[in-house]
Amino acid sequence: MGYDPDDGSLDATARVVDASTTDEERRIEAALRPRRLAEFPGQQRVRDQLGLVLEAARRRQSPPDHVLLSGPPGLGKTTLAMIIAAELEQPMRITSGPAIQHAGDLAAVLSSLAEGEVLFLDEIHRMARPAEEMLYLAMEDFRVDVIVGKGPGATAIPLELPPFTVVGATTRAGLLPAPLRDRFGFTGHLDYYNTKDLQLILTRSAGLLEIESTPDGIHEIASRSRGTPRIANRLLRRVRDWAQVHGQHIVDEEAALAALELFDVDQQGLDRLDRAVLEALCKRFGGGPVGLSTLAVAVGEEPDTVETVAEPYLVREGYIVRTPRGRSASRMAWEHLGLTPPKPVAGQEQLPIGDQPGRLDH
Ligand SMILES: Nc1ncnc2c1ncn2[C@@H]1O[C@H](COP(=O)(O)OP(=O)(O)OP(=O)(O)O)[C@@H](O)[C@H]1O
Repeated sequence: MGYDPDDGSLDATARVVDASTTDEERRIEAALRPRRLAEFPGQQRVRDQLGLVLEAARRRQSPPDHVLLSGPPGLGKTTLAMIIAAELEQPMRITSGPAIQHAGDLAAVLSSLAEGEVLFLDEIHRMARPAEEMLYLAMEDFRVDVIVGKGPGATAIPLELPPFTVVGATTRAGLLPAPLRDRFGFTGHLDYYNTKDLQLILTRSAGLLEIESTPDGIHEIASRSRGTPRIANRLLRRVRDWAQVHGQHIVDEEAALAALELFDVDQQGLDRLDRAVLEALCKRFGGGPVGLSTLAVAVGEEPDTVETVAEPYLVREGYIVRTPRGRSASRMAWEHLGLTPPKPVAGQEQLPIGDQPGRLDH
């Protein structure tokens, strides 16, 4: 799918501001990952807490508590898991919730772990229930019960495991059952980055990719990256493309402005789909509230795409307010489109302000 030249529509998978990723991009990302905690910009609190947990484990010469990392895609959960293994000087085994559909899949991984090894379980909230139960026991007692045989004659043979550390990552911490969540001695919640930290990340990435840049150019990209390093690094590569094609070989403000305009990413990091949603909401539905499926039809997208791709950022930044009666445009949404918000009618609800806590400082 991707970009459709006939109707000009842009499929979600082709958005430069989408925080999900492809195999090809994962290869590029691997080269940009910081390897040590000291090289990891941003997330100061999680970094300090994790630093302490790891240092204490090092001094005790025993594996640390299991670690759960939660937060939206592209903020550095995988990177931090790799850093944990590197700081502990231990190998890391990588698997993911969707890959573990049977308890036997997990038993095979657990029984082959070496002492002290780090087991990274990405998307841990998507693991099958029987495997989850096996994981509780393994995390707590370093033991798995291997079931031999079937039916009434089946027997559980306990298998002792060497101590190891689970690092779980999830974008949906709320979906984890409490017994599993409780097995993690340390939980770090990653939040969106501010522009200053994204500038540090971009400057480092530009150095690694041998891209010449100016502070203005880097600032422009950082401020449109939705608080997400993955998006920042991707926008940097698109601006680099623009600069190369235009023979100027430097990522400066001019290149950033031109490239981001070409890719339809505006000053607030909103792209065409985001703006289409806001325009439909304000111009066609008078600011709402309007139901998700009606809104999706108006912008020619699936409800799921509007809900998972455009809406989270628009809600987080305060452009859209979700109410039990549907989605409403905030004052910010009207102003972003250069429109005058309607005057509140006496006896009716006030227009949502849109200055919600958690807004990024860019
Ligand atoms: N603090 C940071 N400093 C430098 N680069 C970062 C930072 N956080 C993330 N990145 C970069 O962003 C990209 C995405 O990071 P990562 O894969 O760790 O995110 P994630 O949270 O695991 O995403 P997902 O939930 O999609 O798996 C990587 O290239 C990584 O190097």
